[in-house]
Amino acid sequence: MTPVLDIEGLSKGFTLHHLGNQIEAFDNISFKVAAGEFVLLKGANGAGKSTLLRTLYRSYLPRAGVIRFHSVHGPIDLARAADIDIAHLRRTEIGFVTQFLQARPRVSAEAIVAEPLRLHGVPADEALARARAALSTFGVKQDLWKAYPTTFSGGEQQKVNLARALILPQKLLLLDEPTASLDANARKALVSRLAELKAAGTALIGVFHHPGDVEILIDRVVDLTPEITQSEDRMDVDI
Ligand SMILES: Nc1ncnc2c1ncn2[C@@H]1O[C@H](COP(=O)(O)OP(=O)(O)OP(=O)(O)O)[C@@H](O)[C@H]1O
Repeated sequence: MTPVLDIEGLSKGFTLHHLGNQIEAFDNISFKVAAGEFVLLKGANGAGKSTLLRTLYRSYLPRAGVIRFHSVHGPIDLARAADIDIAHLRRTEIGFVTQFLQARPRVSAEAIVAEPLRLHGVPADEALARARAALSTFGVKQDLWKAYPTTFSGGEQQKVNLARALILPQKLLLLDEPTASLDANARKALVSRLAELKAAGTALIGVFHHPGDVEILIDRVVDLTPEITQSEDRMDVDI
């Protein structure tokens, strides 16, 4: 199996300055993810699932541990890499889907979705055609393609968000509750796009409010609940 991510002894805490103490988000987490693997993160509220995803994306720096990412340029420790390298990896190899679209004023839905393709060198016409196809797949009405998502409903914004985030295959894709606020058809479209990406070799790590949505994709479950943190074969776990 081609390795994508090796996480060793990863810990993260937050300092609450006004209380003068530390909150432990997660402690001493270790697991590996290979190309084409889907890892489900689970754990009680506050177990650290979102914080772990943000730490892997380097929105947060860990307190300790190694996040070895096998980039096309060679292995790199995301916990220690320079910001400029992280910015490059985010454009080219590591994707992050959250529940929230960063809609920009006066940028149309189709332009937002086409942008990653344009940055990747895809010609404007082709990028636009692929963006429209992706919007259609996720069920965004054609009337809205040229509109500005700042005024869209929560579910419509999330569909634009997903169309954009999943339009280019990445080596590593982090997913933080991407099905929140989606209707049944869009959830189905999401699962089928994730299956395509997995088959193409993307490594996926995700938190899902309803793991049953993605059950057919899950290879392993990592449980962040304190005391019983473990990685198990999916056949043995109750998700
Ligand atoms: N920016 C922050 N500053 C201080 N504490 C934080 C911060 N972000 C998260 N925490 C704390 O870290 C712990 C883990 O939070 P996190 O959001 O990662 O949990 P989660 O497993 O995703 O929870 P949920 O299932 O409720 O979404 C919580 O106790 C939370 O209060």
